[in-house]
Amino acid sequence: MYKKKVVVGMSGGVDSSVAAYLLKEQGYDVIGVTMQIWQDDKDGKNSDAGCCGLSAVEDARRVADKLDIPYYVMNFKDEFKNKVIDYFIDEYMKGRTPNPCIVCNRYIKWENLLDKSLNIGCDYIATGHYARVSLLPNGRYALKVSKSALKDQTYALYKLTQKQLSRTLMPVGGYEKEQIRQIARQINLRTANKPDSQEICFVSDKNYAAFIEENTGIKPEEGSFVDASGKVLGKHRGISRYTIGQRKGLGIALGYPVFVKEIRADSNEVVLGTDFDVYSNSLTADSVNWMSIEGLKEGESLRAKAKIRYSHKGEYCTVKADIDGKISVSFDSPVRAVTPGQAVVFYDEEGYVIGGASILNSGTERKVKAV
Ligand SMILES: Nc1ncnc2c1ncn2[C@@H]1O[C@H](COP(=O)(O)OP(=O)(O)OP(=O)(O)O)[C@@H](O)[C@H]1O
Repeated sequence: MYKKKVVVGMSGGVDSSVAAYLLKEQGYDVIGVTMQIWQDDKDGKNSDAGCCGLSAVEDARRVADKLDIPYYVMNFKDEFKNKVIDYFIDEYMKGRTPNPCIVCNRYIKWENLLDKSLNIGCDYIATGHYARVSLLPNGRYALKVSKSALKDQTYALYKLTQKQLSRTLMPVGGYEKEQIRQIARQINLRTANKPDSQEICFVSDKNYAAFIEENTGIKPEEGSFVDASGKVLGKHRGISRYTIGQRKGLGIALGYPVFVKEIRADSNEVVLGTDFDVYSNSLTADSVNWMSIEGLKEGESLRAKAKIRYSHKGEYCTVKADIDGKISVSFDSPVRAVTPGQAVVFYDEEGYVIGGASILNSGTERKVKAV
């Protein structure tokens, strides 16, 4: 009998290890692949960095051996550099805060790995992401939030296309994280107790300004901290060191707490304000990817719950289609730190991803802050 073939992206962590195991149990012909996407090995100092360093490959290989599945390491470093690193640096230089995982998911994990997998005769690719793939009655594929209340990764996957989703399996999305660890322990996988991967896999110390300097040779340029009226409050150390809503590490004392309200790349200014000032009622976004619906016509609107960052609990809103493929979002209650460059992702009442977009700006008018 023909067994459907699936390539499982193995990062050397517990989730993808168990994903491979579950699919094998379900009767798939499973092939494990680790993508080498970034290794800062110019001087060898970081050869174990990120999700695809030497120990990650070793862990994935040993798990594949144990599960008795073929295993390969594939080199996607050029693709990753061109699509993810360049975008990451470019966004920071524009005063925006990028989300490289979203871009990596869409273009590296799916576009490159899926295409390669289909070319070698596979039917699907699978990952250890906490999300569920569903085919809806309207004929569209959509992601649904994971079963685990503790971990849901749909936010970082909103950019996947219909074709990509139709070829995707995410077997751990139907489990709690602890259940996945238990399965790993039961079958004695060496990855059972490995901690979750860090936020951005290619920058180990969260020092994005240093990363940009190392990779471009461009030093962060000092500029002015200003208030909303343009009054200079002090000196900042380069816009790539800041993000909206940030309080820590500003290096300025005004006698009251101040937060980053806006980053102006053109004038190299960082606008500071009070906590109240970083709340907004609305935002505009572009580069929309619709998932559970085909789309909105200009002027049409819909109700949704929106997440404006990975860790946001979500806020109800009305989404309206504007001209030029942009959308505007009005929140029922003000949200904190709308951040250009991050994604806004919309969910329906059942937890299906309606779609998402890249945030351009927060709105200016503000209602009274929610308490
Ligand atoms: N370098 C890689 N090669 C192949 N697949 C990868 C790689 N990095 C991530 N993935 C896939 O993407 C999924 C989500 O990656 P993420 O970095 O969020 O890891 P995670 O949630 O800690 O999962 P894991 O426990 O499997 O590392 C992984 O489960 C894996 O299937």
